Amino acid sequence: MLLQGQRILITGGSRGIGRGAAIECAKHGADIAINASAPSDSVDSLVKEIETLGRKAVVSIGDVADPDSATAFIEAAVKGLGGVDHMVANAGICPFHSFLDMPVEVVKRTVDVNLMGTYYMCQAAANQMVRQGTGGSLIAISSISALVGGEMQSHYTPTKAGQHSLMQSVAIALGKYGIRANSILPGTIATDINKEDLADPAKREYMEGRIPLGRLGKPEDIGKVVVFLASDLAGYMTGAHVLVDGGAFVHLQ
Ligand SMILES: NC(=O)C1=CN([C@@H]2O[C@H](COP(=O)(O)OP(=O)(O)OC[C@H]3O[C@@H](n4cnc5c(N)ncnc54)[C@H](OP(=O)(O)O)[C@@H]3O)[C@@H](O)[C@H]2O)C=CC1
Ligand SMILES: C[C@H](O)[C@@H]1OC(=O)[C@H](O)[C@@H]1O
Repeated sequence: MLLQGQRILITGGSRGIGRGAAIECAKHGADIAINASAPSDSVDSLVKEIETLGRKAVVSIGDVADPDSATAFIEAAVKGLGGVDHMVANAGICPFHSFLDMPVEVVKRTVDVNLMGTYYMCQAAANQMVRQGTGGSLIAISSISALVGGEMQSHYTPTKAGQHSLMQSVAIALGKYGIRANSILPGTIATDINKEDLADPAKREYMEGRIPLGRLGKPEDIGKVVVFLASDLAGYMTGAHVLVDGGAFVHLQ
């Protein structure tokens, strides 16, 4: 048990990587607060799964692009769990689109959800941690896309680089409070975000062929690294990024 009694907040926890992180953290003894954009059966089943593991679960519904959702999420966690020890800024979107005809509203929405959502959530969580005076950590789910481009992702990859940069700056700002800030850079993880893109067998085969470990990632592959970064095992890590991609990044030829 690496996270016994820790209170971990996860945005976009209903599905995919956020859900995987919630379950891995609960398995390690953490109580979990989940932000989701809307109520759903998926959120309800996650709450049951966390409670079956013997941990508390709190849900806060809100759009991460709205700064008020961050305040509401912290209030819900303080009320339901008694405080905040870690924030996992995970909620994100990637509406694949070509560059030359990218609609302005798609760019703005992607930046608002992925980057601004991370900013508001981490700022609100850090203020609560400072009030508590007990330290803590921030973990941004950035991406391998912080380091490389994507033809249909000109609006998305800058948000992932931005999250990574944000963690570097807040690591400096928050070190004096004992608050660490790190980012995880997942490679290709099979979730709803890329279901349609990877439905093309040729694309899927190409992506799998680029991964030395021979398979796409699973949400729990990232959840386990969230556990590590939140735990005391990573107590001297801040401003760092951890690439979790099965080796895809280094596989040039
Ligand atoms: N899958 C991959 O290959 C990779 C993913 N990532 C990053 O991981 C993160 C999670 O993605 P993944 O699990 O794959 O995708 P999913 O589409 O499976 O899940 C996305 C999650 O984000 C939530 N979400 C989206 N928009 C909002 C919003 N405005 N407010 C609150 N919640 C929101 C969704 O909630 P709801 O169900 O309520 O809509 C959902 O829980 C993203 O930041 C993504 O960029 C990074 C690298 C690779
Ligand atoms: C959604 C994509 O499949 C996925 O998102 C990322 O951040 C990865 O780099 C992949 O492109």
